[in-house]
Amino acid sequence: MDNAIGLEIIEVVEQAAIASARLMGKGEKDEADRVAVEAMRERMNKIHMRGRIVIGEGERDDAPMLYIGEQVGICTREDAQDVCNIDELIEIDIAVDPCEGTNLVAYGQNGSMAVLAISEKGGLFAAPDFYMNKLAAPAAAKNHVDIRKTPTQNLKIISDCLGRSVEDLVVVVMDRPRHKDLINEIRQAGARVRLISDGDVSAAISCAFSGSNIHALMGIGAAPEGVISAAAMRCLGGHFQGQLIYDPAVVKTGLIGESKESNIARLKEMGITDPDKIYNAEELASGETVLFAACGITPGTLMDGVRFFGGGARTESLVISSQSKTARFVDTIHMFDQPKSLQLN
Ligand SMILES: O=C(COP(=O)(O)O)[C@@H](O)[C@H](O)[C@H](O)[C@H](O)COP(=O)(O)O
Ligand SMILES: [Mn+2]
Ligand SMILES: [Mn+2]
Repeated sequence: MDNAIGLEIIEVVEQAAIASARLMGKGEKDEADRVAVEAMRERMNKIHMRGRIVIGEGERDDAPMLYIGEQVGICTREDAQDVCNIDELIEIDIAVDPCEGTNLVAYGQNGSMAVLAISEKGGLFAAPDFYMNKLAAPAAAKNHVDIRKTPTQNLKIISDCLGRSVEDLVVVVMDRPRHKDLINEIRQAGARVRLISDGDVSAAISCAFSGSNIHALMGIGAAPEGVISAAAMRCLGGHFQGQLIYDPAVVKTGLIGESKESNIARLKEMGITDPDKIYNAEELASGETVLFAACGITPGTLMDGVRFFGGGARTESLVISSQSKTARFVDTIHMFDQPKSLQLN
């Protein structure tokens, strides 16, 4: 994969975050999503790359989307051979969530971000727009915890691996009726629960960073977000497992079709013959090279949100590369016109 992409994708997520942040607190969920999608598409189409969207969230709730199969980048144009070099012409797959946490943006709440992951063709699991049961944990607990074990067992393992008591663990769970028993069990085990209304990508990745005060993510969120989280965790060495949820009776949201049987048939059509397979991070993001980028829209655990000032804005992004083995926090000042002054920090 062309090295320069790593730098360009910072701007892709920054532009999406800035566009969406302008709608922060306006109560306009779809618009906050739409502008992020448009900004992301516009900036991606200025990059010398031959990209294909393999995860373009939006199908689930008719939100605006970068659609699956959409070609992005200068090197997808007809004149690509004339304007792109050999490296740039190599096909790459892209998973995007231009506004992860649209409700959070619309209602001015913490934890939203613009996010994407890139790998070579075939390097990212093209997850259907189903749900996914997820388990994320710090690197120290990688392959010791297991989604097949009970939450109580996994909490004990994390506590042993981190050398802290279960009472000192914080588990993020999405605040949904489907998690009633899970939340009760975590509390019974002695750990503390941080309920979030949206935004489980940020929560999953936070597990890889000590100091985030998040030690696990448990429960059911969306599958596309699971792949994006896995891409970051694969690079960071953190633990991530996911299992597709295809039974509408489990989530009861009406968003994944009429019946379990029709969903199994849909998965089969997509080439997923074992619908109960448990995927780890390396399977969900299996490419030799994986890149991940996120930019905070509203303030979050990992990054601050977009802060506008007279004539500009300041953003915080995280770019992770499996190739260079780096997790880079990027603090950027954007000058829209001539700002009166630029704040040092
Ligand atoms: O909170 C989320 C919403 O994402 P977005 O639509 O891009 O703003 C995600 O982090 C969740 O993983 C997921 O989408 C959610 O759990 C599924 O929605 P729900 O049916 O409300 O649980
Ligand atoms: Mn999302
Ligand atoms: Mn989204």
